[in-house]
Amino acid sequence: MTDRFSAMKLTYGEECFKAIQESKVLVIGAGGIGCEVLKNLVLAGFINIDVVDLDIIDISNLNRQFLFRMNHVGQPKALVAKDAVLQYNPLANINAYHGDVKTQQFDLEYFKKFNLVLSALDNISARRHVNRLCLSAGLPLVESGTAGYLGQVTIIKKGETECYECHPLPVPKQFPVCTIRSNPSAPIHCIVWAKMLFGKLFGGQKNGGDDDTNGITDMDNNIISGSEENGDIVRDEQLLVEKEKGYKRWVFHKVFNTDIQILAKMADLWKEKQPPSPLSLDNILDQKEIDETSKEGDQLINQLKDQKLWSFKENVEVFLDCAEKLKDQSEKENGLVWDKDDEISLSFVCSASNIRSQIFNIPMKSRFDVKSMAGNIIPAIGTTNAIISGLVLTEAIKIIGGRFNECHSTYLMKEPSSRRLLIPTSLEEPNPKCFVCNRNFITCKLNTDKVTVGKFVNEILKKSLAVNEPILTVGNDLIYEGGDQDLDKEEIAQRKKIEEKIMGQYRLVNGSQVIIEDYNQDFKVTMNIVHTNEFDEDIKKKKEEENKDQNRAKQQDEKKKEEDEKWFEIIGSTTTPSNENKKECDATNTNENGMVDDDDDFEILETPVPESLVCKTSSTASTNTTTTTNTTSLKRKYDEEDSEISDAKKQKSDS
Ligand SMILES: Nc1ncnc2c1ncn2[C@@H]1O[C@H](COP(=O)(O)OP(=O)(O)OP(=O)(O)O)[C@@H](O)[C@H]1O
Ligand SMILES: [Zn+2]
Repeated sequence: MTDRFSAMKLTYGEECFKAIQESKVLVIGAGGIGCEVLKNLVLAGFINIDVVDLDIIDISNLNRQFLFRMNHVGQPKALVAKDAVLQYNPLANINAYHGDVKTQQFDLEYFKKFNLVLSALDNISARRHVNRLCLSAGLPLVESGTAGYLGQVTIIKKGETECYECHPLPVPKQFPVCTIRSNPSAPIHCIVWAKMLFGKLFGGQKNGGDDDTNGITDMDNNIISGSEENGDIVRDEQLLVEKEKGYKRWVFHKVFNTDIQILAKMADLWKEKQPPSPLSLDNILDQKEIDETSKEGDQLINQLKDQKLWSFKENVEVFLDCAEKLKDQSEKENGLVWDKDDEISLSFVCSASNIRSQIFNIPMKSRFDVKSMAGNIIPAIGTTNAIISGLVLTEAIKIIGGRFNECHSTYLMKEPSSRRLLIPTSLEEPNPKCFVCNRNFITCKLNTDKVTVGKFVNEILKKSLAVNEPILTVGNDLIYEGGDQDLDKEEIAQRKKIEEKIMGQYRLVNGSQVIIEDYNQDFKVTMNIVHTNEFDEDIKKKKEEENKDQNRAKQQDEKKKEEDEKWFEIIGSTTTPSNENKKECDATNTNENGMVDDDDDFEILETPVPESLVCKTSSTASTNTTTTTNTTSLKRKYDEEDSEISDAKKQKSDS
């Protein structure tokens, strides 16, 4: 007798089908790939499925995340996806969770319930977390991702294959900080600057809650040049006048007048081009056209079609309106995260970048252009997701059917190579030097007389090593506890005090061996601390050189710049060796909050991903940026006859 799964049984055999029905599968991410994967699993006969996704459905998801409809916009992806796939097989037992896989709810015990994990994520940080949990639980993990026409599926299994962190992860495409802050020459530089401004003004606690990065505090300062010591302070009294008139005028004056005055004073920058001219808001508002277009911001935003280039005055008007609205929203929500799909946030970045472009004689851009450049959108292609998800299912069935030795990584190319679009490669062995899957020792070189415990924890352990809730032990003493879960107020206050201490004054001295653990990730690594002054020397030298020929006004930027210098090095980490990517002193990328962040998946590419290259990618990259770095030869072991393919490069990239 035939049933709906008879084809499956015929193809894979009764035994394999039984294993499929008995297996428990965890799908992480219900976006572009996740929707396809869920549908494939249910149609193939998988019954026991958990799905986790932290997001709600956005209108922009509907073109490819086909389980979702217009009436689902605003609802949690995981829950809607569950209901949708139940229609394919109402007998399936699906648990859907609207949550972040990095939280304690999805701990090692939770992972251990499954036979297989399928990751359909879109960011490195969550992927690293899932990688660690799967290694700890001994669970096979199918990693997948797409970027435009490119895609990849690979399998990770403890002790048998390389893990997600065995090799260096993408280093984001960066722009020199000085170009962004002082000397933009292309629209993209102004867009990156505008995103940074968004983060500074409205990021609040979501910017890390660090007062140092709070642009509003900075803005209280009306000194535009000089120093107290030298007694040559120049003040911009107008800034205080504007402050009296309200927030939006104050912000406008600070970023488009005071700051521009500072830049204009840097003679060296303007030897070969026209210096920027500070803007006067009153002059702009007095212009006739403003009266003609004096509509409320909301109306204006709605009426102007995305593709229309706003006039300069329209940009100013939109900027003022959005600044006010975003400030209110930020206060209510304790900080905002920049979201290209949020009308007001996008309009703010678009208008701010256009105003800056005008100041520096750079062409302005439409909101449509800004949206794609701010996210360097590689359109997500439903077909790519479908192909990759099909491969995810194929690999899943091999694993569940006990044919792990037949698994391989597969790359989807844009152009056929020897009439093939799909390039299978055999799985790589684990990297013996990997600090994650081989628990190799690592060494951290930094100035222990200068760096605080807080900076060490936040920048090195959390950002660079992706340890979410670090617990530090030296000898037998627990010296720092990262997570907030079990701590009371007093303990949290105590921790804050510890974070303010200099490392060297708190057991983290030259020669200390510190054990770093994250119970949630079941992660453990031993780190040797090595004190060095070498990075300070580098920084000092650079400063001396710069000071020789640059105006003193530029010194105001020094503190910020110092943060971008290389100040530590990790030896032995396979993924994030140091903040070395900032070696050229002045490179930056911004996160979705607009803040500088080097462990982030949201980067801006000046040029698109070379299409001839195969990607080790993230999940769908429709709206986010994709970056490419770190190309390593893709050794084609599976099929040796094609020399073209063996030259192909694989890239780890994320969107
Ligand atoms: N830490 C996490 N925990 C749970 N789900 C996550 C986590 N990080 C990302 N995701 C989910 O992974 C999915 C990735 O899918 P996809 O790349 O299609 O993203 P998207 O946000 O739907 O689309 P786009 O970014 O193109 O607008 C998203 O639905 C996202 O919510
Ligand atoms: Zn590894």
